[in-house]
Amino acid sequence: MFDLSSLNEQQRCEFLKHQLDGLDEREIDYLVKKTSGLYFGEMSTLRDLVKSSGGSFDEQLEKFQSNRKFQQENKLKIDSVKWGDVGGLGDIKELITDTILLPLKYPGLFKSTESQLGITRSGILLYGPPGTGKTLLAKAISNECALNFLSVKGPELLDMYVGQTEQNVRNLFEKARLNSPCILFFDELDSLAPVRGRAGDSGGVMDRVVSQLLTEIDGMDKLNSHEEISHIFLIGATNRPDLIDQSLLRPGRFDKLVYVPIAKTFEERFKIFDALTKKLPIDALFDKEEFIKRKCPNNLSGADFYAITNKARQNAIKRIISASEIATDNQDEVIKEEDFVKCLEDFNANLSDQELVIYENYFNKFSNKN
Ligand SMILES: Nc1ncnc2c1ncn2[C@@H]1O[C@H](COP(=O)(O)OP(=O)(O)OP(=O)(O)O)[C@@H](O)[C@H]1O
Repeated sequence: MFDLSSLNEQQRCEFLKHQLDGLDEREIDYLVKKTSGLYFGEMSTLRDLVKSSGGSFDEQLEKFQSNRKFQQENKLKIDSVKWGDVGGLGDIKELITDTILLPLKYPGLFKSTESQLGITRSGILLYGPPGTGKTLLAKAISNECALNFLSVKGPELLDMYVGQTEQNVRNLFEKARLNSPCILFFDELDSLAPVRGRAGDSGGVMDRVVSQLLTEIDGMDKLNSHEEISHIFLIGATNRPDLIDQSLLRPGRFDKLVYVPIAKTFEERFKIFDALTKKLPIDALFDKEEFIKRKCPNNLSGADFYAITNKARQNAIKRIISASEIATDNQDEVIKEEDFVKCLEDFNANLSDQELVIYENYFNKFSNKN
């Protein structure tokens, strides 16, 4: 009866009349208008939700549509990063998984405020030099644990209108509650939550934002507007943890501080390079280990390896085109060692050796303090 395109007005009317009991004409009219653009499958999902979890069709529809909008607005969700795409960082992956999975498995034992057992639910603050995979880790954990992923970059929430930034923070947490279980990822947390009293903005906007954030984080366990318990997991990322208002690092907030360093050993560098290249068509003669050991400098970050890999692909394409090597069976369309080596000719790592030492000293001091 229905095809796979979205249902027209009459089809939606038929559906509502026949698939749901107890709706009068006025309600049907109203719902027909509100369901514009929905597919048969989506209408069926809504019907099943009403039947299984109660509530009215209208309530379930509102939730469904906010979920749909959320998925569209937060595109990070659709790039499905897996643990295998994150090279190295084994200890960190384990720690993050435990921090997120245990409260999901044993929700009663974890609360954002201290429970009787003294266990508090933790938020994670990933800190370290740029390009070391902090964002990548957060995306991967949301996929691995099948959680929604809501990401905000510090300045995105800021608004010039009085009170609007605080409202944006409130909306963000309500959105997270509605899409629970969910990871709420704050990139560049330092720019959203700087130490209070120092921001230098005349109206004290940043101070109010920090206060609003604290209120929302402490109230994370409250029910959402559909009276459901929510599971929100906080992950923040920053290059400057010292600039973040310290109250945000207290128990139940971003209290698990995790340093994400630049790879120090050959093995770690190899794992990153391998994760980035394993799905690419690479010449079987290319020896990745030799390339990392003999050709690559030791100060490369994951983002540097990503840039090298991308450049090598471009080099391969140029080489193939200029040599008119485009073979119909595309046997020769592979990235060769020379394509990688060529990238390094004029490649500058994101951080020089000196900058790396400065970063390391600074992070060591920060880690010792905490
Ligand atoms: N450990 C890694 N394994 C595989 N790829 C990595 C790794 N680290 C970084 N990358 C690559 O570098 C890109 C940038 O990394 P990402 O954005 O996660 O770094 P970041 O630490 O969040 O940086 P910033 O502090 O500048 O925001 C990733 O999209 C990925 O392609």
